Amino acid sequence: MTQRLTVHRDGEAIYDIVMEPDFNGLGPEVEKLGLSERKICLVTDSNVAALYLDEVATILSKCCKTVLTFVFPAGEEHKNLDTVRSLYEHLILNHFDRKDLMAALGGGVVGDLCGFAAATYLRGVDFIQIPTTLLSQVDSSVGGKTGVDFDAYKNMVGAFHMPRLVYTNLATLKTLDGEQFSSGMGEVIKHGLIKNREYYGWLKENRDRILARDPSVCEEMVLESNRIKRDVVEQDPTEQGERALLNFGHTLGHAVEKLKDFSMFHGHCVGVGCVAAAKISARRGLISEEEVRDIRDTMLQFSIPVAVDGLETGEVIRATLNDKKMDAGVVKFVLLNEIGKAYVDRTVTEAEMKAGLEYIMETKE
Ligand SMILES: NC(=O)c1ccc[n+]([C@@H]2O[C@H](COP(=O)([O-])OP(=O)(O)OC[C@H]3O[C@@H](n4cnc5c(N)ncnc54)[C@H](O)[C@@H]3O)[C@@H](O)[C@H]2O)c1
Ligand SMILES: O=C(O)C(=O)C[C@@H](O)[C@H](O)[C@H](O)COP(=O)(O)O
Ligand SMILES: [Zn+2]
Repeated sequence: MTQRLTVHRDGEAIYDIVMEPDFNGLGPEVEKLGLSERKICLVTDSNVAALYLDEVATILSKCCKTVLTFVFPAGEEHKNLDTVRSLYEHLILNHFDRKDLMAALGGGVVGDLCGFAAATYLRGVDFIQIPTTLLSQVDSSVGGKTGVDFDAYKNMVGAFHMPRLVYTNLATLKTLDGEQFSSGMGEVIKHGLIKNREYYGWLKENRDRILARDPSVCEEMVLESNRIKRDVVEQDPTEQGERALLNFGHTLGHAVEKLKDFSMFHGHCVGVGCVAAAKISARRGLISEEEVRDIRDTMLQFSIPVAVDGLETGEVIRATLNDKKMDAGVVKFVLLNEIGKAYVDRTVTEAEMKAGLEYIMETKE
């Protein structure tokens, strides 16, 4: 069954998130937007190209004037300005103009990179998101945060640029390996923890069917996560306040991701970051130690690592203090008032960060 959510800005509908069981509805959605007369550049990575590029290019060639493709090597290490530069060159060589359309076919790396190129090429061209990982379907394709890493600084260069459409083919989840699926679950659990306690409970109750990738349960999960993210980004599209809640688990998580040279998947770093932030929340008496253990166990139930080895607390704190999470000299942290309610806190001390980090560095699976 088709599921559809609309994202608004200042009360005006700006794009739809469409969830389908295949790619067949993509052509009609592009036509409906009046984008089909354009040249389209399909951007993807080497893994996704082998799986889905031909099918998607064939579908789009039936409704778009010309379909160009740009394939870059898969992996976070290619989410950088070198790849963006190659993409700009490709667009220029192919006389891509301001009325043309870009499409990100792939996970969050493709979405962030293609979105950033679309935001900046010729001062901005339209783009659509066709997310194929769980992480990109539940989180990164929605909300228009685009960008790339710079000299090992995570997402250091970027822009807010809203897609014209998010088209999610839920069947692509079938080809994801287990680790990538569990990485996506890190962001899904984050959504429950920051905004919806019932959803968090539902995830625990439906664990077996989620892990079996039961199509109807996955559809319900992607839909609910999209609702949560949609509601946040509608309220605060450019992260002036509320949107920062989506950064729960990211303050320490991004530092771990960077110090591990991006060898740990983003959603797994978010998972350990959520456990550390929960521990800090418990030290302040906001949630109970039992709830921290429950969050940790839930991560484990979904094969998300809850312990990090090979790092020292001091270097993670230093990396955090050097990150863009700093705001006027203070670190912007997200804590839990309770499960399902998060808030931004600017008073987290180095001692508290150390305690949170010790919990994820000492406890073993
Ligand atoms: N913009 C945002 O709001 C936002 C939100 C969350 C994360 N992110 C970013 O997203 C990135 C992580 O995204 P990701 O986890 O999707 O990683 P990814 O894009 O690297 O994809 C993970 C791997 O899965 C492969 N893959 C993609 N789809 C597949 C499929 N259907 N079947 C088999 N393999 C497939 C990819 O080739 C890659 O090797 C990070 O860079 C993170 O910073 C951005
Ligand atoms: O959409 C957002 O806003 C988020 O923070 C979602 C995060 O899951 C995502 O990883 C985002 O890219 C982090 O943004 P950053 O500004 O902290 O780099
Ligand atoms: Zn994230």
